[in-house]
Amino acid sequence: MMAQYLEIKADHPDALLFYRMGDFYELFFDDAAAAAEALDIALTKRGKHAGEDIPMCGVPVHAAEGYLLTLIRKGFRVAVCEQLESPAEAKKRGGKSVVKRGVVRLVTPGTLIEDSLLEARRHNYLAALARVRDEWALAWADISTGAFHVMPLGQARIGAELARLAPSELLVSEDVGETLREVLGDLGVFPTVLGRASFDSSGAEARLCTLYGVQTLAGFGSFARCELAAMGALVDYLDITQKGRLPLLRAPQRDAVSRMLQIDAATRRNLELTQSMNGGRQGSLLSVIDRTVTPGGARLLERRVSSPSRELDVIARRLAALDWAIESPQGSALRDALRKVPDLDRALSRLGLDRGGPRDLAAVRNALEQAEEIAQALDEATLPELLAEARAALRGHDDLLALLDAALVAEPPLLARDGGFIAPGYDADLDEARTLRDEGRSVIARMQGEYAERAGVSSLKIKHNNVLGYFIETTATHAEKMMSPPLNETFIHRQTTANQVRFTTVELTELETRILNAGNEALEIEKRLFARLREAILDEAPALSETGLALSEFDLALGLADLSSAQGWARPQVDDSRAFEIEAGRHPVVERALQAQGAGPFIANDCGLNAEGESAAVTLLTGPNMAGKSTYLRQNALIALLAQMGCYVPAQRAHIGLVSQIFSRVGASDDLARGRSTFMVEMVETAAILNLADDRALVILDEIGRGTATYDGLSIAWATLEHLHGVNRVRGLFATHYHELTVLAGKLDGVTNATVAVKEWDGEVIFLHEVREGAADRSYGVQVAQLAGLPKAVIDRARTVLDALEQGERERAAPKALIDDLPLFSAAAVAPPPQAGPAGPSPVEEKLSTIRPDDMSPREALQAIYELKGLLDSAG
Ligand SMILES: Nc1ncnc2c1ncn2[C@@H]1O[C@H](COP(=O)(O)OP(=O)(O)OP(=O)(O)O)[C@@H](O)[C@H]1O
Repeated sequence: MMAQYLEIKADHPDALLFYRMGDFYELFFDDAAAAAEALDIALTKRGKHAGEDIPMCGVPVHAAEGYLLTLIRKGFRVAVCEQLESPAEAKKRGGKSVVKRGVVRLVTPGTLIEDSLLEARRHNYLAALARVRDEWALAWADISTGAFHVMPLGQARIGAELARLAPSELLVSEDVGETLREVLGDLGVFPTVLGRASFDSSGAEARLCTLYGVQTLAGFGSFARCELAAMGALVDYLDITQKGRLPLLRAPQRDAVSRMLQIDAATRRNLELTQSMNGGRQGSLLSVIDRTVTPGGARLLERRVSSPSRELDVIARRLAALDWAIESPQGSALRDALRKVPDLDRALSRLGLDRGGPRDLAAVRNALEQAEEIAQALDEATLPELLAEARAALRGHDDLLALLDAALVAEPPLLARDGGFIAPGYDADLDEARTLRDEGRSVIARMQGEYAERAGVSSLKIKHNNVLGYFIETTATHAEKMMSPPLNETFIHRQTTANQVRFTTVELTELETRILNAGNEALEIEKRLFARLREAILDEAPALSETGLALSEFDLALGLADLSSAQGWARPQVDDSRAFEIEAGRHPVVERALQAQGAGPFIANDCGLNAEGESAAVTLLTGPNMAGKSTYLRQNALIALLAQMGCYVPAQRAHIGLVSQIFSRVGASDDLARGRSTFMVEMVETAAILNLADDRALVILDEIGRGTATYDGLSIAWATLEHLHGVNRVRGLFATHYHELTVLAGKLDGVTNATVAVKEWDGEVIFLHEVREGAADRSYGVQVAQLAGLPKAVIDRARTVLDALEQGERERAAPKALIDDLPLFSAAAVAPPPQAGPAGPSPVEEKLSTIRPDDMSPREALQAIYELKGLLDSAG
């Protein structure tokens, strides 16, 4: 057996080998050590190899999926090696023959299809990146849903596209892995490296033709060599991992960079589109806008959020669908029907790979039932184009639905091999076999009564186990009687255990054979019927995928409609202009957080970045720390993005001229893991914007230049702003604490100043979160530090230093002189704070403290207000 193990293992050096032995998958040697640690299970040993103990660990087959999931999440690949014959068959070949085994599947992160291993509401992409000469292409597929795409792209776009798709596995050839080492490292992607042959473009064409059963790919469009290479490598890898069973993939769809709103990796992270900064879904844009009720709808939304459109007609089609969903009185009934829709795509993919069960058949039936119900409900409705097409795709499966309806029970069991999923009355042979089997069982019950009477042992039972089959059992006290005449003529002794004696009879043995045969016959018939139903479904697989997508379209439109109505969002006007005009815009995630905390309302703010002709439009935003600058910047980027994914927006009104790219950068965040300093990261990202932004880009820069000395930072921010204005000619928002920059508003056309208002009272700041025209004159950093709880001595000293610095600046003194002028630290620490609070309570406060609102009538309250006002006036 070890020889067999080692031979199989040699073919899979980079995967853990799950070696099937009876009811367990066993792992040996280094695999065992690695798995035991990763799974936190016991490491034992079994036998010896080359004089050494063999380390071993194992997981039970019935619980294997959970362990697989843990291993895959921890970055392992697993080769599943099954027994290909029964021990009895092996024995026939000779006493010492080892059961034949072989790897039936390689489990890798990108090739999962089990519901328990996947997140229902997210895609699981396997991607392949190929280069032929200097042309690049990326292909990606989700084998759990059948989606298959390809896209030619320039090398510079690779990082951004991988960030958009976030594939769970990326295939590259060795040289590509080398070239892109840094880009992939930045994204945290550890590629799977395949041999050059996998990426061979001529072999690829043949592989794709086999996959789709066609002679030529011409029917799917014409593909460049690099696109073929990427798709071919992907299909080759599926062939290797699925051991020759290829999944159902839809015809490859070609995507083009130019059709999508471009968002690079840093911007995605920064805007927290599908993941928040801490890596989870919670707190992301996706999490607050997702009101879909089906897994397919949720995945469609994820795709839309990741890839907003750049085509006006696509955006208009989606907005029209949403308009209808908002107006439709049928919305909630339709959503109720959708709630019952199972995951059609994933059921189809499991059936395609022959790893499905009766529940997948039922999923197809249930989905089709709901699709029919929805189509009927909408028969009379006048739908916008997108949904009218979707409605048409809901129909056309009458025969299949009738077949599944007649064939399946309402709630089938998980595994086909257990039987019991075909409905009675569907197949006459099956019904007959089942009757025989079930009758046998009731005959046994009757027989038990008769035998008990005949033996005079009322506790006599007929039982069943896997070793003896059916047997008669009495307690040991009756042994003698049972084994003596006349009873021993009927009851044949089989076994004596500590407390029981077991018997059989000729009649029981005969009956058992009949029951067994009938039961096996029933199972065999069900298996055959399963295969037939599966075929019937797979024959219609492409149309069924379309139905799945149509259901998702309805789900998405209705989910977004629900969100827009509940949150008071508005329909954006998106056109070909270079306008950017938002009235009363809000940040959807921050607003939701404030609602959840029961904190005050979110203050809505306008934004006007209307670029005239060819010019730029940039707003310079100054204001205190914590005032809401970052929130304002991001909310405007998110509004543009939501509008272009075809969604309503959190604003009263929005007019957006098509945006081609969104760039969003926040000042310095550490990235020591990548071996770059804080400031270096910031500059690399700024360089990307200055090099790539075109005149339709929306650029959001939050405190650029913060990570270096004041004057260096200011100079870089200054020059960056001028370049974005004069050369890139973007629409942009620029938040900064360098108040010196605000003079640019007077000098450059299209540059304006705005500030976030605060109120200063009694040495403290009150945040109003209102964006107004004009520039802030200070940052209130010291006050914010005080709010954060810095020790009083430090705050007081900081105020003294700040005053001196500001005065020094006014008088243009050298810093050295300033330092000399400052009082010594110890002296300052005890000095009274420069802005002392009022001495004791004011008359107004004294009066207020005596008032008890609960005890007052409205009239008394009004009177009290007059008195308070009077006190204020007399003090004033
Ligand atoms: N429009 C608003 N309405 C209500 N609360 C807001 C608003 N904008 C921001 N806030 C609140 O203020 C907090 C700080 O906002 P934000 O981080 O945007 O400030 P900032 O000006 O960028 O600060 P810093 O300069 O220190 O980075 C947010 O977490 C949020 O709770």
